[in-house]
Order: sequence, then C-alpha cells, then structure tokens
Amino acid sequence: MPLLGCIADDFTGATDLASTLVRQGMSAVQVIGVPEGPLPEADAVIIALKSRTIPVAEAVAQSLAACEALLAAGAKQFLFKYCSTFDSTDEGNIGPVAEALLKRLDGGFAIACPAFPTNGRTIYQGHLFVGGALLNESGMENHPLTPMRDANLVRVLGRQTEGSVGLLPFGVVERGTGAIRAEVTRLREGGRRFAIADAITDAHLMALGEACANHALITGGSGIAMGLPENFRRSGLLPARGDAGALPEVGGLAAVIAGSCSRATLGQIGVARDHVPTLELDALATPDAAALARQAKEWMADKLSADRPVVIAASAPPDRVEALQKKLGRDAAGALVEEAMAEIADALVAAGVRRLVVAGGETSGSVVQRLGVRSLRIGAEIDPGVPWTHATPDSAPEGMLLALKSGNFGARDFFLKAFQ
Ligand SMILES: Nc1ncnc2c1ncn2[C@@H]1O[C@H](COP(=O)(O)OP(=O)(O)OP(=O)(O)O)[C@@H](O)[C@H]1O
Ligand SMILES: O=C(O)[C@@H](O)C(=O)CO
Repeated sequence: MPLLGCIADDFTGATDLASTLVRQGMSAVQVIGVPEGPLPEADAVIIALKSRTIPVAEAVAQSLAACEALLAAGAKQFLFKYCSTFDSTDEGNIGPVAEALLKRLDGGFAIACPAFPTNGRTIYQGHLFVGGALLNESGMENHPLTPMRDANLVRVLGRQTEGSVGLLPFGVVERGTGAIRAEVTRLREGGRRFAIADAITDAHLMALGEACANHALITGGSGIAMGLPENFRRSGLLPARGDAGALPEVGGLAAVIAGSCSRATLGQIGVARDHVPTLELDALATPDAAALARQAKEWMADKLSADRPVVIAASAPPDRVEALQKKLGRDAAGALVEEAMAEIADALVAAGVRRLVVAGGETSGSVVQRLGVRSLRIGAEIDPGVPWTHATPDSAPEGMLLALKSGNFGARDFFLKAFQ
C-alpha cells in the first residue's frame, strides 16, 4: 500500500518528484497514465499524467481518476505535483485540478508551493523567482505552451480558482513548523482554501512538509515533498531503506531527444553540438511530422555508435517557435513536433538505443506513450530533479534506461554527463 499517492501533471515533473522522494529514503514508482490494473508496490506511487496543457475538464477528470486509483490502493496522503515555474494559463489547469482533488479528499485547505531552491525557484511574498529573476522575466514569459507573465502566484492561482487564495508569508515560514500550523489554522478559519507558501531554502520546505503532516492534500513542486518522508518515518510507517534508488545495469546505444525550447535546453544543445553528432531539425522550414522523422531516421543511420550519444533536437529560439505557432496555431505546432519526436524515439529504440534522455515534459509524455512505457522505477540523479529511470517497454523488454529532463533543469553539459 503506498504511503504517499502523487498525481503529476507531466512526466518530467513526475520523475523529478519521484527522485526527491527516493533521495529522502522512500522507494518510488512512476506509473504512466491512470493505471488499469493494480498499482506497483512502492512507498510512493506517482501517477504521471500529461494534463498540464489539455482542456481543463479533461485534466480534472484524469486527475480525479488517478486519485481514485490511489485511494483504492490505500494511499494515506496525496500530493498534486505541478511545475516549479507554475506552468499554466489563466484557465488552469493547476487551480481547477487542485480544487477538484481537495473536494474529493475532503481536505478543506491545501498549500500551494512550487519552490525548488536547489534549482533556483524561490517564493517570496507570493512572488516566484527563477534564479535572480521574477518568473515573468525569466524566459518563462516565452514558453511555447504556458507563457508565464505574472510572478504573483496569489494572483495567478486566484484567477484559476473559485476558492479564495491566501499567503503563508516568509515571516511565518521562517519561524518554523509551529508558526506555520497556527497560520494555516487562521487561513482556513478565515475561509481560504489555498495559500501560496513562501519558501526560499530547503529548511523552509522541510518545515512546511512537517507542518502539513496531517493535510489530506499538498500541492506544489517536487521541493515540497522533501519533508514528507520524515513524517511517515516519525509515525513508524516508513522503514529504513538501504538504497531506495538502485537500478539494473543497462548497456546499449545512447541518444538524446530534445523538444524543450527552454533557455537551459538550448544551452545544453549548444554544448553537445561541439562534442557529439547533433541534428537540429527545423520544424518551421519543414512543418510536417512525418518528414521531420524521416530526416532524423536518415541522419541517424550512420551516426549511432557505442562510444558516445547522438542528439536530435527540434528545439528553437522564441522567434522561430512563435513563427511556427503563427503559421499552425499553438497547440498544433506543439503536437506536430511532439509527434515527430515520438516517432524518432521509436526509431532510436528499434535501432538499439537503450539509454535515452528526453528533454521537455510534453516531449517526454509523447515519447514515453509512443514507446509503450507503463511504469518507471526511479534511480540515481544525474542533476537535481533528473534521475535515470528503468523501464521495460514492449520494444525493449530486456529493459532500458530513460532520463526525462525537465526543460529548465540540468547543467550545461547535461547531454554529455548523463552518459558518463
Ligand atoms: N521548433 C519548435 N517550434 C514550435 N514548437 C516547438 C518547437 N520545438 C518544440 N516545440 C514544442 O514546444 C513544446 C515544449 O514543451 P516541453 O514540455 O516538451 O518542454 P518544456 O516546457 O521546456 O519542458 P518542461 O515541461 O519539462 O518544463 C512541445 O510541445 C514541443 O513539441
Ligand atoms: O517542477 C519542475 O520544474 C519540473 O519537475 C517540471 O514539472 C517540468 O515540467
């Protein structure tokens, strides 16, 4: 029976969360989509949805179905994981999904805390910073699907919910667990259903986690999960685990697929280009998924080698993304590239790739779905928030390693160091 039942709105976010829990001593399995059969055994089960940018009603329905599966398995506490940059539009999907889960779990109140200080996401007075910049000046204002143009999360979540949104301010969080609990009671009694929780350091996240030990639902980024395993240990439910993140050895060819257009991913492609064969597809010049996949298949024919990875990217800077979106519409542009990347990933695995890095949450979603991966066991981290995972898709039943890299995560040499 899982102690913690998690619902993640994208696949890279789910691995990020799973990785945090493994680091804190929980075993974790990521399940792809709402499971039809029984859930795998683990201290934490993370159901990974691709619900960040789908229509609100579908996101709510899928999240509730995931919640039912976790309830049926006996999960004791629930976590709704969204992006540390709060990726969403004014319509949702964070607010509506959080409201629906809160209602189903009869939770009354939940905190909302996307902070992830290790990766530079901090929240002060309800404002989200990415590194030294406000969210709306961090590059996220140009995100292809969820441009973030307001850093004030109390306002952003307020636009997405009917329940009123308050703030758990720095001054309270800094004073620790007791002060947080008292403030939550005050917020709840004052009619708030959500509060953005300020957090600048891991110590703040640990204090928030401890203070929320008896909350039915917690919402946030992976950081907010840091303090939760200790709650279960303290209450005697979580035994000490040796190495919660041990994975089988896997050899085989190595490749990277990138569909993220984030600054970090563009930088990582720039570094990889100087060291390993790198194909940069031009979706604007060839707005045709099948043709893009064909180009990649022809290219890879004599590039795959046991000595080093290859990189295939559709990623483009904001002006080129915008141009393709103007031509096709935002969703169609994203879907076209995702379709091409999924097809390319399939071809890579067919050609013997068994260690595959995928950059971008939506991109990872389409790749993992195309490969027919049903669950991922979480292993060691390459960089904060990005672990290697082990899967046994139908096309590689002997097992393969996948690393699903959140767009903005990873050091500049990530596409090289992942394989070292
Ligand atoms: N050249 C391009 N033109 C237009 N859209 C593109 C292009 N390249 C990729 N895309 C689309 O941009 C979107 C990028 O989203 P994705 O979630 O994969 O990356 P991300 O948002 O940077 O990562 P994360 O969600 O992990 O933060 C995808 O839908 C992808 O298909
Ligand atoms: O929280 C993050 O930034 C990531 O786990 C993510 O969700 C990226 O898609």
